[in-house]
Amino acid sequence: DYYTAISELERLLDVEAFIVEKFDEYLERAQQEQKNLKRFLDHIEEQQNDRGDLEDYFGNPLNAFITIRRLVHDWKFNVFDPVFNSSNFETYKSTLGDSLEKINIKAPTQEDLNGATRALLRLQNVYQLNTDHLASGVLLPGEKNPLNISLSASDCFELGKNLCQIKEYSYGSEWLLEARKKLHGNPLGFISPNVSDVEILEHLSPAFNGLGNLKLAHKLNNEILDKKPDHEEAHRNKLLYEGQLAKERSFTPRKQVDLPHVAGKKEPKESYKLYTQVCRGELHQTPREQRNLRCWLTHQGVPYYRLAPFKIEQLNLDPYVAYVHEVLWDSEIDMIMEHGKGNMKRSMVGQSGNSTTTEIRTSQNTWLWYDANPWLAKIKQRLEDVTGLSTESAEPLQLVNYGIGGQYEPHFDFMEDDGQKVFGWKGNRLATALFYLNDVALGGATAFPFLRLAVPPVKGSLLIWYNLHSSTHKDFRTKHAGCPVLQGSKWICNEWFHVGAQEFRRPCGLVSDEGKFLHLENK
Ligand SMILES: O=C(O)CCC(=O)C(=O)O
Ligand SMILES: [Fe+2]
Repeated sequence: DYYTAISELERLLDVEAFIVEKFDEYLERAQQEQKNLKRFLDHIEEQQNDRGDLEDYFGNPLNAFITIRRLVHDWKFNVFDPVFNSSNFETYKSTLGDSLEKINIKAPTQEDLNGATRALLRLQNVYQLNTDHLASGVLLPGEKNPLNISLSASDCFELGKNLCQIKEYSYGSEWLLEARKKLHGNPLGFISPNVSDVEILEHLSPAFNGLGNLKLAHKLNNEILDKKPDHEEAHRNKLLYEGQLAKERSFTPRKQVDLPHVAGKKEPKESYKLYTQVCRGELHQTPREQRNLRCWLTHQGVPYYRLAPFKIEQLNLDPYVAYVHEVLWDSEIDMIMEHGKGNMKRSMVGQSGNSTTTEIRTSQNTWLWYDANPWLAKIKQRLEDVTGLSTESAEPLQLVNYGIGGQYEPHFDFMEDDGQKVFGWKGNRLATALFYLNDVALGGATAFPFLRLAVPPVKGSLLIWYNLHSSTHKDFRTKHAGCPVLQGSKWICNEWFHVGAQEFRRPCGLVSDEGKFLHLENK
């Protein structure tokens, strides 16, 4: 997929640049060919004009020869061959075809376009973005549009149409209205395929019907008929709308219509609502709650770190969540990305065997095994030093890149079955260590909805938390998520420490925490 990782889109741009280059070459070649042709024709024309009296002209035997030769050779060489069996031009075309074929890239599909539509919808929903701001390329009000992107009428139309197809009539109609605005402001859309007012109305009218605004749907449907009196579907809809309107007039009071995004859709979980609020920054810890949080430098008893101590910033005490700043060198980040970039695959959710791709997690990832990548040894040692945990039972490093509006909805990192099935003696995921490999321009925080905590990515920093209580029972307060990326790309690296092999590093507590915070399990 192209919409689930920014790295994929980058590849697409590289390919596009290559295609532009190839066709530029082709065009240059074609233009050269045309120039030659034109030069020849002009030359002939000139000669014909200069010929004067024909008898005089052919009286000179040289002219006769020149004319005949011209007709035998020059026309063939300069015009007929290049145009009709233009061998070099054809060869050129076929080498162009070959080199395009060699790129062997899958073109983005309608599914990619739908994925990108859903991503924009998610961003609008989570960050409450205005359609008209977005349509003019502004992500957040007050923020200048740095890239000067602006969507065309066809872009807005495509979004609106796709949204209506998935019954998101509310945002869908807004995008279709934007398309109309743009169309009327600039009727001659260039380059992108044009869209007509009637096409927009064909989707806008049913969208308003879907929203329960029958009168407006009827009015817009009539506009279609004004423009295209023989529009069959509009005639059918006209009958339908008029029938419904007549029925409504006879039944008063009118029935309350449910908005489609409320009707027919599951009420989101409480943690999802909290997640969006935390991502927006509406929900956060109070200063009173934060007053016991500390920052400090520590060497964790490792002599080397007396010189270059770890920089700890506590973010939550119970359950424990903390940043460790400046733990990765830029060169290490580059190495990780270099090794992983070529192998990214769409991220899955669920346990191996029945895992699938879903909109819950829109990213791509790959795994970096320590055995296969000895250069990772230093990072592995650092992870042990900073956490005090053993990596004997740890998973390989997981490199993740989020795509357009990429997110990971609230989830637990631990397995339902205590990890026995997949991880055997290693047991469940005790702690998560998450490296941020870049800064994200807007959005992309790691959110803990029950802790009212949003942790923004900081390049080179590590985020650590315990998923299990000290008795190794699940701590349901650790539900967490990756907020949608609003602007920029987001690269992270996950390390999961397991329960096994920590007997002497983090001995279990003696009291069972089994029932603690059980009420959060399914929230
Ligand atoms: O992207 C994030 O910030 C969170 C990622 C995460 O929770 C995971 O990969 O399990
Ligand atoms: Fe997670």
